[in-house]
Amino acid sequence: AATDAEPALTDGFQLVIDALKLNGIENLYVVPGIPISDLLRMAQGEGLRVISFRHEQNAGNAAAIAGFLTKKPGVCMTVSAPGFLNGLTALANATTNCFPMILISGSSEREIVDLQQGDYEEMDQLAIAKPLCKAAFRVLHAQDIGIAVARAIRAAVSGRPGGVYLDLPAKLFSQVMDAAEGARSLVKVVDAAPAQLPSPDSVARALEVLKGAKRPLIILGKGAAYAQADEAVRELVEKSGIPFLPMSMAKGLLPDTHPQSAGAARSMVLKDADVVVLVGARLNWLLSHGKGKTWGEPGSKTFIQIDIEPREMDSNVAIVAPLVGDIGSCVSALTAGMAKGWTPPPAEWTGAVSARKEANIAKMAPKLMSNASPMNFHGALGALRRVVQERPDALLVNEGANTLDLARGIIDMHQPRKRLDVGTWGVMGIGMGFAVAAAVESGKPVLAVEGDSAFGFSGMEVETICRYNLPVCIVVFNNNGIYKGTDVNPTGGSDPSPMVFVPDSRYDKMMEAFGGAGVNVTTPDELYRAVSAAMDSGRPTLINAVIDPNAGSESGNIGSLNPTSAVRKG
Ligand SMILES: Cc1ncc(Cc2csc(CCOP(=O)(O)OP(=O)(O)O)c2C)c(N)n1
Ligand SMILES: [Mg+2]
Repeated sequence: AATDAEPALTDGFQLVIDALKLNGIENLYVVPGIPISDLLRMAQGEGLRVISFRHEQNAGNAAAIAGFLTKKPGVCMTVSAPGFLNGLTALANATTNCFPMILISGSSEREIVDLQQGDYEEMDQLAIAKPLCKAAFRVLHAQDIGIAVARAIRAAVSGRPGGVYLDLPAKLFSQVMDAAEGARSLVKVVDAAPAQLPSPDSVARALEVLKGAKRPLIILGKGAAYAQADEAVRELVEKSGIPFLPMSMAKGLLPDTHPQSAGAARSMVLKDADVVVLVGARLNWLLSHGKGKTWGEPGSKTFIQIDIEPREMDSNVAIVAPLVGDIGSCVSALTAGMAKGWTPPPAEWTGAVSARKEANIAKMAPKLMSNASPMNFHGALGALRRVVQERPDALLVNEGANTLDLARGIIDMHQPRKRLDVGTWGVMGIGMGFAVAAAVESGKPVLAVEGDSAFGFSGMEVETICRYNLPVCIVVFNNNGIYKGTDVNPTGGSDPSPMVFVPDSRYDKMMEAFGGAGVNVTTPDELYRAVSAAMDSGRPTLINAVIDPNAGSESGNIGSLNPTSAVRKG
């Protein structure tokens, strides 16, 4: 505090907190420890919500999905070296998925690290983080904290969003400076993610191509969901009359029950479409790189691509009409260009898509009514499909193999940004971090549908969920193993197959250990009632859903990615 003789002082601790608050950061997803424990206490004392996890990977995943949901960078804070390393998977996954997050880690002193003299948790963290994220910065002087936080925020959300690393050596926090000077050093970021309009020529070119289409298709990627340009996307789809196919985390942008949804006719529309409009969707492995039998006859496709990253164009196949800019600006420009002289796609095409969709839905329907006990995936997912239909506000977190691949097609989504899953990498372990942040950021109920192996990666966070009393209902699809629970040890030895877990385990007891509700269910009807009651209660709940270990398949729907031995038989 100031006295007549001495000016008021501030320090690194305070400047980090002031810089984050000045830029609208409200929540920190952390694991405390040296050198950030006091920083976190002060942050909490200044009104930031500090959510403390049991492992930094889960804190990082929480920050990443907070970024996806809010378009503000989610902030994860960790200790140095091992804590920093634990956060890296989430930082890299955020960058791969274009989620804006900032990993802030304490670090050891430069002069000791650079001479490799063995500091506490010594590691050159900045050098290690750089290849794994979109941008990485280190701050050595308190007066640079304001500009560093501003740079990290802008790097995380501008252009294609991604992960940013901010390295804060321990000595920085206790550096003192004049308070007035400190206040002047802070930077409030202006227009962190500016609109980027497409060139009129690129819009005209795209419209020309689209007007010539006989069997057009719009593919909505999670970039289209992230953009929060929901009305503009809906207008493009409905004004154009073109069928649309949502990628997993774009489901719900328009309801999966929308008449133009082609979700249930995915194979047909990818094979038969002639002009494909990619909206915030990349032609990566999830879309078979835009080539091969998934896409019908070679050369039978013409691609129009909307993406904020110009280098995404031609990544896998030629893009004849690239539209570079933010999704909202590009989609609005396209729709505006259709105002006059646009003819909806031929009824022959839209009719064929609807017919195929209805046929596939009719074929699936009886499977979803299965009341088998122990349950199979379809019967269990049929019950959860009903819950989500009745509770469109709830957020759905989903990971596993069969549990993921089958849920993606069976559980319809009805609102944008409600389905949060393994994304581009297909990474296991996002479940509980995503569930915590979804509840914290939205205040809405969360349903986490987890394979039993997938749940195991972050399961200790059930204590975190209880500690903050979050409205999270976890359903563990317990089929006793990775993919299935029937694998055997080929030697017949006493060790179980590496793919098989303790049989008939009860994950619900884990939640009870921390004061949450635990339920064991063996039929779809019991599952429906238990989930409904859990979501009405708003109480942390874990439901152990017993699934037939014989149900399902290796690796869900992507078994073909597994390499096989040509020399070893059987
Ligand atoms: C970080 C990481 N480590 C391993 C793997 C490989 C994997 C993909 S899916 C999966 C779990 C499948 O078993 P689960 O019980 O969850 O699902 P189900 O089919 O319903 O039985 C693993 C281990 C991935 N993707 N990420
Ligand atoms: Mg399993």
